[in-house]
Amino acid sequence: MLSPWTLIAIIVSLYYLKTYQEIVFPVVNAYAGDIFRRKAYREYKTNAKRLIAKGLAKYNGPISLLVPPWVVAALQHHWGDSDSWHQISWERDTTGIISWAAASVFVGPGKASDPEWQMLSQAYVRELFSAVSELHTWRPSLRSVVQWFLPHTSACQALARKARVMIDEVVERRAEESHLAQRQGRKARRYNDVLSWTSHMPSNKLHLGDIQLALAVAALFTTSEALRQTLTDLAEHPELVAPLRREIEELISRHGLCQAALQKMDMLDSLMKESQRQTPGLAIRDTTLPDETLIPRGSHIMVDSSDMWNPEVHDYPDVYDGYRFVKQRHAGDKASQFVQASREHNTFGGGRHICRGRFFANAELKICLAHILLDYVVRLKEGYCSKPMSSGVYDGVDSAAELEVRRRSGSECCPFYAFLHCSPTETPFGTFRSIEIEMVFS
Ligand code: HEM
Repeated sequence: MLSPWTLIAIIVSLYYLKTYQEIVFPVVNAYAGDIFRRKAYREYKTNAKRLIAKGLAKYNGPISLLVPPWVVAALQHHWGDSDSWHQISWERDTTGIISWAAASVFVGPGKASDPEWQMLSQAYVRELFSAVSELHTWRPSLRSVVQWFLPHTSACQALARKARVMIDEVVERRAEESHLAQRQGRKARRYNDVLSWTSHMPSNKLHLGDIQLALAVAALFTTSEALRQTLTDLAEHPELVAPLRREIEELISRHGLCQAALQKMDMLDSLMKESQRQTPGLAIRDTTLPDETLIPRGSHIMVDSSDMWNPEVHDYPDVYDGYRFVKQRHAGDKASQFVQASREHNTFGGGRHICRGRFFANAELKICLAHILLDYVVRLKEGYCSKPMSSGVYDGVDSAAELEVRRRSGSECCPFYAFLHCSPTETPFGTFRSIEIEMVFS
């Protein structure tokens, strides 16, 4: 027989468990009486795809990303308003745009443009890549010890500690806002960003600051490199600019700058994929092959991306052809869109670990490039000849390109410019039009 105190303790614990599990997204695998969620777990293991589809259908979507206003603000901040030619800082003024846009979705509006957060998250990504190379010079058995002393690994640890403090402050501020709203009988502001989603995930055991840094690592360098390569190619192929502007202007005049318009930007999509083909990325990881070829533990393998330059796969592979993938798509090729990965085009990896952020990167890049094409003109400094940066068997984006930009003015401007800037969203830099982008999960 249970004592009254034990009964009270059970009821309080169940109540606590219930409130603790309240989350933003609708839980579709919740069943009455399934206290320990064993049935939910079974469903999750066997039916994840259907659950996601049902959850998204129930969610009072779309999942909105405040990317466009932040891109406008970031471009103004990094590229300026001057209609005279001026050189931008190649790394800082391209990563900065991607970083602001991504941060508006990851950490939310409050911190996205905070110079301290921007400095910290970008520095962490740089330090992390250097820390990986640094650790590779040590035997695997010693790495867990030397990580405390090496310059780049220690820098990562210091930045991660700072990130945790900064993110804790944001979470506390949001909690205070919510309590104040409750006390005043108002509805609390609901944040729609990764920080909010992850802070409402009961199963999450990671520090929210660590999640933010991990996202920055996955999203910043990769997408900034894609932007840099596309900008270089645009500067080298000015004949592509007019048809691209026509496509973008026509689509935003018809749909506004929304998901439907982005999906129909076939030429921009083709250009981005063609630019991706210029510098095939190579993934490194330890593995055992399914055909039982034994690769000793600890050895590095590289995924070969040379099919991107293979004449049996592409006509004239050495020629930059912005229309290449539009033509392939019209000829019925099912893997010619930017987000589609194939054995021949594996920049996003493939299989079980295929890049989860490619739809986001696709939308983010298209929004950035649409704004750049409509608002700016770009060119390489006279006499500068861009070439990929080679490091061993790896080809990367030219890390020293000298790109000059100027703002378009007067009659050069897009007649639908107002579409991009007319519906208000407040940012610390002024009020900009906010656009909702639906995320596609597949
Ligand atoms: C053009 C930009 C990008 C490129 C080229 C890229 C490339 C890649 C590659 C090669 C992988 C490894 C795939 C594999 O192991 O087979 C990967 C994984 C991943 N990417 Fe991306 N990525 C990009 C943007 C992003 C963005 C913006 C995000 C986040 C919003 C993101 C999140 C991830 C995640 C979470 C994984 C791990 C997936 C897993 O292991 O299941 N990526 N990415």
